[in-house]
Amino acid sequence: MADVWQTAMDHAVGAARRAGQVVREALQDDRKVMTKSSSVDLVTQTDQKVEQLIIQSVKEKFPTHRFIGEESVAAGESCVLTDAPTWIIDPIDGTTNFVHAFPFVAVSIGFSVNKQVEFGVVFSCLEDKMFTARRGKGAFCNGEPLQVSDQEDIKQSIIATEFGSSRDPDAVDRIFSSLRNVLCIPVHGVRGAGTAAINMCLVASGCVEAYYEIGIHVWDIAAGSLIVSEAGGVLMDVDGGPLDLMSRRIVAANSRTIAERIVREIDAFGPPRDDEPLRR
Ligand SMILES: O=P(O)(O)O[C@H]1[C@H](O)[C@@H](O)[C@H](O)[C@@H](O)[C@@H]1O
Ligand SMILES: [Mg+2]
Ligand SMILES: [Mg+2]
Repeated sequence: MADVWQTAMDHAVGAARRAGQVVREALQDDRKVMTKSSSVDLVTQTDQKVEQLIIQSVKEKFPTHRFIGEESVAAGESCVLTDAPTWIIDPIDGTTNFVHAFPFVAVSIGFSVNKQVEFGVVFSCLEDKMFTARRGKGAFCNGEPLQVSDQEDIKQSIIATEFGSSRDPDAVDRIFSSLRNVLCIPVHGVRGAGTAAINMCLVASGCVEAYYEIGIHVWDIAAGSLIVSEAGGVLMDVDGGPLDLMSRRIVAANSRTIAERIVREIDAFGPPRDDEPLRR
């Protein structure tokens, strides 16, 4: 049976690769840095340019489709996930890395229909790694199949997480409390690439056993969530419930055992949801 979304996925891969070229070229220039929700929540003209390039290219081929783009939402667009075919775009995941030329920067494009992610594309621009997944058809890196780690013992595991962009003392206290709890399980190590999307691709690649974070947005995780699940991984909320793409909370792991063990250590809190009307 023909895959109705394959053409869209092929377009997403091409758009991500072209966007990655823009990112790499921009690394050679001075990057004008602006801020959003806090003095450490960075954005550049390249983030905005790349998002518009992707959106315009999609609109030409799929004029009825909808968009949730990180920088469009920052500029006032709504952030509501409907049943309509929707492109969920993070033009640069790892903007802080991009500003500092720290070499983990991704373009993340998720695509949902009926609120279910149908494909995910994460292009790690500086590694030249194209991670892709189509629902029910596996996950790949540059065309090679991906499989999560088979490690079932968390004490033999590496866990990825990020400190995020909030510097609210209460939120930071809870982030560090969770980090301490996880580290002292004990685990072999804690790592962070500086980008949710690449952290999730590391889970899908079997390089780390799990990634968790509170404070991310739907555009950070939509593509990566399918790449993890199609690589055999498990997704859930930090309270052990089902993953809610708009909740700003995620655990992505190689197995339910590891995911649930991490949930036990997380000092969970709930930032304002992505689709909360008064979120701006
Ligand atoms: O780089 P962006 O797209 O802003 O996303 C990152 C976010 O800014 C950080 O706060 C999170 O910790 C990362 O996981 C996101 O990738
Ligand atoms: Mg991001
Ligand atoms: Mg971004």
